[in-house]
Amino acid sequence: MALLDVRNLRVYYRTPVGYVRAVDGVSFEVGEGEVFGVAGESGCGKSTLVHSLILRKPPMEYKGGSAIFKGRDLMSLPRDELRKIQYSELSIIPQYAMNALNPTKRIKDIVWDLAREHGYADRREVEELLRERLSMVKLSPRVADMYPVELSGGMRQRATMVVSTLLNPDLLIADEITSALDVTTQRVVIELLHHFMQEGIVKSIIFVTHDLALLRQIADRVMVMYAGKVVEIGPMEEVLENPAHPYTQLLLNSLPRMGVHYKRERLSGIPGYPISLLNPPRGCRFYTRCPFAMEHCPEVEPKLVKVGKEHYAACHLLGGES
Ligand SMILES: Nc1ncnc2c1ncn2[C@@H]1O[C@H](COP(=O)(O)OP(=O)(O)OP(=O)(O)O)[C@@H](O)[C@H]1O
Repeated sequence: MALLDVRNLRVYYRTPVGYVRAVDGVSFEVGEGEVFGVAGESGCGKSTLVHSLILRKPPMEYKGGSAIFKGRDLMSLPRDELRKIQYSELSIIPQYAMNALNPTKRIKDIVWDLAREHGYADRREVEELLRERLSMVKLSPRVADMYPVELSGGMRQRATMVVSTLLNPDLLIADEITSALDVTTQRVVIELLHHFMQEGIVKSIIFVTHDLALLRQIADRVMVMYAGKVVEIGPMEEVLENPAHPYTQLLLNSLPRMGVHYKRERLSGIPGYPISLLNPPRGCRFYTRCPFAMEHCPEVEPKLVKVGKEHYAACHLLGGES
């Protein structure tokens, strides 16, 4: 059984001019021991998707579907139940991890507040665990006594990773945690996440990024989103080697390659802009930018069809059974 089973999830934002359909009928599963990648351009709904699993607050509104995590639907759990499982079963390293820690508290106080809220009673034991984990991420145990502002950006990032994983959550969500980092630090972060899995600190990871090249280094499977919908999902290597959806193909073509001189050979980006999620078309949401768009694309929604082993894509060009 999957650790997380999301079915037809719809999460919108209420605005004065209507609903922004940020996540609009998204389905996927995350298995135990799996690193599941969520990829797509800025604004496609990645952050909304993962944040809706943890905490929904206005203007974000749950509109339908389910997210079954360890047998419970996260969409119908009361807020205090959600709080209880946060950090201990389901945890997120937020997008701006460097600034996520309360600046007025020492790391050990932040951690103690959190542990106490989850029923831990022995402060010494918790602090010992904290120091152990700090060493694991190559930070001095003295960091426990410091305030977040005393740490460099990279150190704060690792401290946040320690805080998010201290209570051994089954599922860890990493939301664009590498985008503000240089390449070397990105690699360190990826290695740490691997290490957390190897050590059994976390069972599974959802890794959200716009960077497919980076995702290749960590993910087992990938889900590509466009304008609030899933356009392609499958094993990481298979999707990279045989991208089936025109959007995935263009996304891959827009990645810079080693050995190419871009003064001479132009980098092929994706033409046009994503559609407004306030009033999306009935059919395919990519049709305005798709080089292969056909007459019925704006009207008829393409279903996900099987294009390979555990590999699915949603495009009318692919035909087949849904
Ligand atoms: N508070 C909000 N109110 C209204 N619309 C919002 C709000 N937050 C996000 N959106 C819209 O929801 C859509 C999805 O945004 P989201 O942040 O989930 O995308 P993303 O893929 O994570 O992008 P990024 O990588 O830039 O964070 C976008 O159109 C965005 O403008």
